Amino acid sequence: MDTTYLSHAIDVQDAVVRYGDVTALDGVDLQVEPGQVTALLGPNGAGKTTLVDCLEGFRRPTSGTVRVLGIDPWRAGTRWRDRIGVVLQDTRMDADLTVAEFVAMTRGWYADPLRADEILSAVGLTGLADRRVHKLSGGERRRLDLGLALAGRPDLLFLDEPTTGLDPNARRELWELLSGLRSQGHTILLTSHDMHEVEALADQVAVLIGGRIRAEGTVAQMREQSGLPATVSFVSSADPARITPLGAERDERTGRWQLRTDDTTDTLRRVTAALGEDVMDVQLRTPTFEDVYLTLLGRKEAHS
Ligand SMILES: Nc1ncnc2c1ncn2[C@@H]1O[C@H](COP(=O)(O)OP(=O)(O)OP(=O)(O)O)[C@@H](O)[C@H]1O
Repeated sequence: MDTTYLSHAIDVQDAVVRYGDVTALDGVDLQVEPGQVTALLGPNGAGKTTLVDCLEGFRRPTSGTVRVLGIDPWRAGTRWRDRIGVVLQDTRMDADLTVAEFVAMTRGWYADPLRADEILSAVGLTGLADRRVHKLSGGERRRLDLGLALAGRPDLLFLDEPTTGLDPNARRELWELLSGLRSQGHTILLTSHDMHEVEALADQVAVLIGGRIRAEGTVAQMREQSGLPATVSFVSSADPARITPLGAERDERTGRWQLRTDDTTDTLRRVTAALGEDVMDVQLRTPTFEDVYLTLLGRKEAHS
């Protein structure tokens, strides 16, 4: 793998993009380390596509600096482009070609591509080399997209919502494939609206809201920073007068008692000490990353 970029694989400083009156990026700072999977999140219209377009060299920022693999993408030449792999959400392919023909055509664009069999086996399509592209399933198509993006041995991969529209099985298969690429040292920047995907794949998360990065860190750090409590719930036939002083509330729909807490061990101890054996079906729910993300969006919108 080429390591001519020494520190950041992606380094964006104070990037601004204006479309007439619309400020799509409003001073973005973002650093991505080599060998990591970074997820770029944000609600619709937050500026993700605009930022990724700048990183891929398709758009020039109004001001600020963008460096990808140490180079300004807007001025970069074909040698730089060969080091970048891009998987768009909806690639247009001439559907009359077979998988093998597509792979051969794509290999032709690069000076030192992977062998065709390496590409097919990397994405689990070896058995489908002779199938016409229009006969592939959605999951197989996405795997082909990924294989084509790998053809030029890229140092950096951009994935736009890689598993949108896939069934749960195909989605998991693609996650496994992407985890494998990460362990081989590929640097990946992905956009996603799927928080399970982000949890499964991302080393780092950057949240873009209103054209600015408003939160960054690992999933664990962001969960910690959110301060969202866990919920302990249980069933009990004890007199409510013994339960409500614990701070528990009854969910009228399920009949379960619920307690929000930062310290689940202490809460469970207090509940069992107060109610003895009259505590059944205890369940513990920790906040999901989706809860964390939605809370973050709510807070930022409330303050913007
Ligand atoms: N070519 C353009 N001309 C004018 N405004 C634009 C243009 N492209 C994007 N915008 C605006 O810039 C803002 C950011 O758009 P962008 O497509 O980058 O967001 P996004 O985060 O990718 O959204 P989504 O998740 O919906 O794809 C939006 O307000 C959008 O309407």
